[in-house]
Amino acid sequence: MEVDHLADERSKAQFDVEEMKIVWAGSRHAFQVSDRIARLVASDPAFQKDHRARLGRKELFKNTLRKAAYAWKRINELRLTEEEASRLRFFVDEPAFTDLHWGMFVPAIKGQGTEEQQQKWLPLAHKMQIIGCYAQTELGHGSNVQGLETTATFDPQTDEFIIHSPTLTSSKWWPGGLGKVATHGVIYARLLTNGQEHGVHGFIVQIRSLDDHLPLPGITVGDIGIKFGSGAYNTMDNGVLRFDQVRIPRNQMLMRVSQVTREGKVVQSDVPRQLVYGTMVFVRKTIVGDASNALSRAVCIATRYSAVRRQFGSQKGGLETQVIDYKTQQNRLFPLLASAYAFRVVGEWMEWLYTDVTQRLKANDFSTLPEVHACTAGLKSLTTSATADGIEECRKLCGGHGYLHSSGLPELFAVYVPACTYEGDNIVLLLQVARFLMKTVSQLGSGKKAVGTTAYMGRVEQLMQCRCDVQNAEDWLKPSIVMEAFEARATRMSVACARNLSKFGNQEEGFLELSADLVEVAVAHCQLIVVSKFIEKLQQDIPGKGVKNQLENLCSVYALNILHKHLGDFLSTGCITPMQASLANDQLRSLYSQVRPNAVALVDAFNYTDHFLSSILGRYDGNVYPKLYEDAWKDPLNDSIVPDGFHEYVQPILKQQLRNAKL
Ligand SMILES: CCCCCCCCCCCCCCCCCC(=O)SCCNC(=O)CCNC(=O)[C@H](O)C(C)(C)COP(=O)(O)OP(=O)(O)OC[C@H]1O[C@@H](n2cnc3c(N)ncnc32)[C@H](O)[C@@H]1OP(=O)(O)O
Ligand SMILES: Cc1cc2nc3c(=O)[nH]c(=O)nc-3n(C[C@H](O)[C@H](O)[C@H](O)COP(=O)(O)OP(=O)(O)OC[C@H]3O[C@@H](n4cnc5c(N)ncnc54)[C@H](O)[C@@H]3O)c2cc1C
Repeated sequence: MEVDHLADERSKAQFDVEEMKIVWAGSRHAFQVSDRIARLVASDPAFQKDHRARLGRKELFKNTLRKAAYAWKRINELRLTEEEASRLRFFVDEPAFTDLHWGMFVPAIKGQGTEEQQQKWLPLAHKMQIIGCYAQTELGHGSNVQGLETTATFDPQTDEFIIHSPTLTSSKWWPGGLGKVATHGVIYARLLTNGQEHGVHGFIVQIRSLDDHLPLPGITVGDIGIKFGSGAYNTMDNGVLRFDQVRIPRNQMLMRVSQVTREGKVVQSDVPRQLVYGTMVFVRKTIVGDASNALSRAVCIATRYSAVRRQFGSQKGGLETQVIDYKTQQNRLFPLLASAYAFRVVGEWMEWLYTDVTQRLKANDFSTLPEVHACTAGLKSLTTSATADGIEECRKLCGGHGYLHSSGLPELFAVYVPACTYEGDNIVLLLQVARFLMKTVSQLGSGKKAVGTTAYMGRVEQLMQCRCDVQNAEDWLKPSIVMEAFEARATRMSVACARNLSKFGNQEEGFLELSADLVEVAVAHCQLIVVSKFIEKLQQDIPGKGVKNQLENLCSVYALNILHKHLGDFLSTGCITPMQASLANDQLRSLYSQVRPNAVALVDAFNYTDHFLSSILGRYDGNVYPKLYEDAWKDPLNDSIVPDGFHEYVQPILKQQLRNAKL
């Protein structure tokens, strides 16, 4: 019979775990779909993944192709809905060309193609009769999209565009799926017609033959090589691509934003030019939701293991202390647990925000686009940085065993960490947020209303002067007090930066000089968004015994931990006093004690299967030591007692030493 080594921990929970699972999933329906698909994947040996790190690149990649093909077969056989298919790909848990096909190629056509173009290309893509990638970044430019060098020159004689890579640095470099699989790509290039330049646009370009998969004439394409970490993201074929005067029909330029006529005239439609960047907004909001997946996974492993692991403190031969009971362990682990929940909530809100902006765009209302861009860019940056750091912290929280591949943490880190770079370098994105904030501050006096997530700045006068009302530690549990402190901090930092900026004759020069401060302003604003969305969520009716109470605790842990980590901001702007800061710390400690008995149940609520977690330390049953011991013997090095190479390389040294000793 299987023993649950964490049963005692689970029995301590003060809330209804099944109801929390529904909160985590977003709805009862979402929970049921996720649960069913997770089990389906976990029970199918074709989706086994624990041998990945032992495969060479070629074998690893072929294995990914096999899994992706098998997943596609199951999706069709079982007639899975779009939602179910996307959950299946998620639980298969292996980066693949399909991520870019479904996650960027299809959305780029949907967002930037005309109705006619969508009707032509989307059915082919949906049936995977073509496989697409998103080829924007080049060897020389990634962040600076306007600096891309690939050209698309209109030839009025043949009614075609000529796609060309004029320099080495114009080679497309990084696009996932491009290296070995994609047949098509949305390629970003500078549009040139009648000798004039019209900025960067997207073009659908066929890369490989649909018959023999060979590159089409004029195209050089391949994989860019091994990336960070063994296994990990190397299942993805990030690619390099060069064009030598490749011709495509005029109607393959994505023409929702601008059209090129038969005569080569560029006509702007009434949608803003920024929509060319629309796919990035879509993916950034998806990445925010995904941060909570990755962080919760690491936290689940670290929490369960911290409850299993014991060190020191044995009294009279009794059990040693569970490491989760050390306050230092709690102080590092519980804010990450709280962040996982916070990012879940903000990810959910982001889905709403994206649906809202999509509907508005359809109705030609572009008013919220700048704010949505700032939110997606800022929260992508905040959540991915915190998650990447959080996964590494979880590895350390698991001590030495966390460094073993079988802990699940090294691979998770290696796969996750590029999220801080792809879809926009996190610093570059925070600077976009800062620009938006500086613009908002500069317009405050002009009567233009601050809206959405910047609405608080409308109360600038009050927020510049308010004094924090905290008199005892429990006051820090009041949402209004926390909100005011965060709003005052973000406002005061924004206003101070705007004042400093105004001292520069040249705004751009000032922006460059003050960019480190501006990044901090953007972080303060984004942290406020997360805190405020968590607090808003708690104003809803949340059913289930004790569920709301747990979420309230986590929300307070999230906010007070940020306050502690960024105390310099809060104190230097005079938002709180040193005494109030110390009371916040007292409250945080007391919250840790309240989270402690619920910790294992709070990670059980993520409902992860052992297959998905892929971690001996995070096993549901906590049976860590026998499984670690068993796993060690499976390593290929242990296939033979004396390793290959010993007789060749080590024995001669030993023999030499022996001879020397005898001499
Ligand atoms: C993919 C799979 C998903 C599946 C789901 C699973 C989830 C997990 C994901 C796992 C797999 C992920 C695979 C990896 C995918 C990575 C793909 C990539 O990296 S692809 C490559 C990603 N590459 C990058 O991310 C590159 C990053 N760089 C950039 O985005 C831009 O070059 C820039 C924004 C930094 C500057 O732009 P620039 O034009 O030079 O500069 P200005 O500052 O002058 O801005 C002008 C005006 O435009 C405005 N505006 C700007 N952006 C937007 C927007 N998006 N919208 C609206 N507006 C926007 C801006 O506010 C301003 O407005 P205003 O003030 O005039 O009113
Ligand atoms: C795993 C992975 C997958 C990817 N997939 C794709 C894909 O499918 N399609 C695609 O088109 N691209 C893809 N990319 C490319 C990715 O989008 C870019 O790498 C990313 O946008 C960063 O751009 P960069 O490489 O030019 O960084 P750089 O801009 O060169 O960054 C280097 C450093 O310069 C700093 N910096 C740059 N500009 C500024 C500034 N204005 N102010 C201050 N600091 C600055 C950055 O903060 C960073 O520290 C992928 C990248 C990775 C790692």
